[in-house]
Amino acid sequence: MDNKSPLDQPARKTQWRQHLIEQRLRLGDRLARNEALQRVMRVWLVDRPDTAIGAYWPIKGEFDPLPALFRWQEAGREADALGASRERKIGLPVIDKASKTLSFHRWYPGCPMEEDAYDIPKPKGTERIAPTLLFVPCVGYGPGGYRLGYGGGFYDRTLAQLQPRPYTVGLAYTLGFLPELEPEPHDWPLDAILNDNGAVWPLD
Ligand SMILES: Nc1nc2c(c(=O)[nH]1)N(C=O)[C@@H](CNc1ccc(C(=O)N[C@@H](CCC(=O)O)C(=O)O)cc1)CN2
Ligand SMILES: Nc1ncnc2c1ncn2[C@@H]1O[C@H](COP(=O)(O)OP(=O)(O)OP(=O)(O)O)[C@@H](O)[C@H]1O
Repeated sequence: MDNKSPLDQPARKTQWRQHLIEQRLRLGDRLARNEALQRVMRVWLVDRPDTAIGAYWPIKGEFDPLPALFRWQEAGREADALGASRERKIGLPVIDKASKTLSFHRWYPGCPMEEDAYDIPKPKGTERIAPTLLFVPCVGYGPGGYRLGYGGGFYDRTLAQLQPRPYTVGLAYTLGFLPELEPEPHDWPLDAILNDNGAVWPLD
């Protein structure tokens, strides 16, 4: 038998997850990479028309998208003073246990929080919002805009149901690139992927 006996895709995903989360937690130059990705996000957002954006509260060494989003929200307030755009809202995921999908609820700095079933802080008692753009945390990402998450399938299930479908943007560190990641039938490709080097999907 071939001693490189191929693991099936779900088994490889489990190995990649474990390896990438460990590497991410040990990331030596996190501060510099964080700053680079915050900048990439802010520049990328300038051309977007959205007024409601969904993001996430970082866990397990994930990149923190909230400082850049808070600045995006404040920049909207300045435009408002000049009589321009509408209020900008940021939402964080709340798990619906029965359907195993996510809804997005309003968050602002200092917002009252409580822990969800995975001990991730979620907004407590704030309004539900309908994001037109979702920043999606990636453990890894592959060719074609495919994403590796923690294996709960929450984003895939949520995106299969949301009408209209929001624009999805993966956020990852460069180290998360998996050239051999192959989509499974339930996987949705992301519309864009940003990492600490810039916008890396779609290819131009
Ligand atoms: N920051 C953040 N918030 C998020 C997500 C995310 O990926 N990142 N989610 C995106 O979906 C949802 C939560 N999904 C999660 C799914 C699994 C695990 C987790 O820790 N799983 C176990 C393994 C469970 C198993 O294999 O059965 C683990 O990794 O130890 C955590 C969050 C909503 N909030
Ligand atoms: N649209 C869907 N309907 C029903 N089940 C789904 C759907 N999408 C995904 N799943 C289930 O979720 C499981 C986990 O999927 P996958 O390994 O792609 O998770 P992930 O995208 O890495 O995790 P997460 O989104 O939680 O970060 C799959 O085995 C699949 O059975």
